[in-house]
This record gives sequence, structure tokens and C-alpha cells, in this order.
Amino acid sequence: MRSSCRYKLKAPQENYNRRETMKELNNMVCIPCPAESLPMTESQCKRLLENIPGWELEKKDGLIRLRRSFTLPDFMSALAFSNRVGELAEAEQHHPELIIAWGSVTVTWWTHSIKGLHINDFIMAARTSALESD
Ligand SMILES: C[C@H](O)[C@H](O)[C@H]1CNC2=NC(N)=NC(=O)C2=N1
Repeated sequence: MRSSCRYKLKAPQENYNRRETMKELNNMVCIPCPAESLPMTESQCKRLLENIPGWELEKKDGLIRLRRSFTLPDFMSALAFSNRVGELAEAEQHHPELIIAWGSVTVTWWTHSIKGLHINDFIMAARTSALESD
């Protein structure tokens, strides 16, 4: 077994049998995602999804992504919220798809390098939700 795989098994954040709460996810930072990491299975995703209210799984182009639409009062508020998500993304070097419209921002997370979902995407989803109430 390669050392990165041993790291992966030991890293608590990649122990998908845990049920991290929204608060726990919100207090985590992204971990390095080795190229050989496997995307989470649909059942692992569904279990963690229970802890991030408002987010849903979306299948697109053959991979699973995490999506939530946020309602904002107007276009400039949507733009400002997007900028805050962008700052978070830059700080963590993990980047979402953002769709900005009048009164809404749709945020979608997935991990491009593994073509699916990683615990990092759930961490970023929880932290995106936390920005809403800041
Ligand atoms: C080198 C850099 O960290 C990588 O290219 C990052 C950038 N941001 C990223 N964001 C997302 N969502 N998935 C990635 O695989 C990814 N890779």
C-alpha cells in the first residue's frame, strides 16, 4: 500500500463512517486530496448530506455534485455573497461553480481532480452555509 493511502485511511476527515455534524464540518479545513483518492459513494454522500440542510446531490456529466441555491434580496447582495464564497474558495484552494442571478446564488461543489465528491466538498458546503448567517 502506498504511503498516501495509509494517510488517507488514518485521516479522521476521510473516515466516511463518521457522521460529522454541520458544526463539525463548519470547523474543518480542506485536506490535501491525493489524485488516487476515490470519490465518495452515493450512500456515503447521502449520509453526510443529512448534516448540511438545504444542500442536494446533483448528478451531472456522470458525476455527483453538491448544490444549493441561496436567496438574497437583490443582485448586488448576490454578487457580494458570491465574493465571500470566492474568498473562502481562494483561502482553501477549493473552488465552486457559482451562478449569480438577481436574488439568488447557486453554489455547486465537487472535486475536479477525482471527478466526484470528497469530504472537502462537504466542509466547503457547510462553510458556505455559515457565510449566509455571518
Ligand atoms: C492546485 C490546486 O489546488 C488545484 O488545482 C485545486 C484548485 N481548486 C479546486 N477546486 C475544486 N473544486 N476541485 C479541485 O480539484 C481543485 N483543485
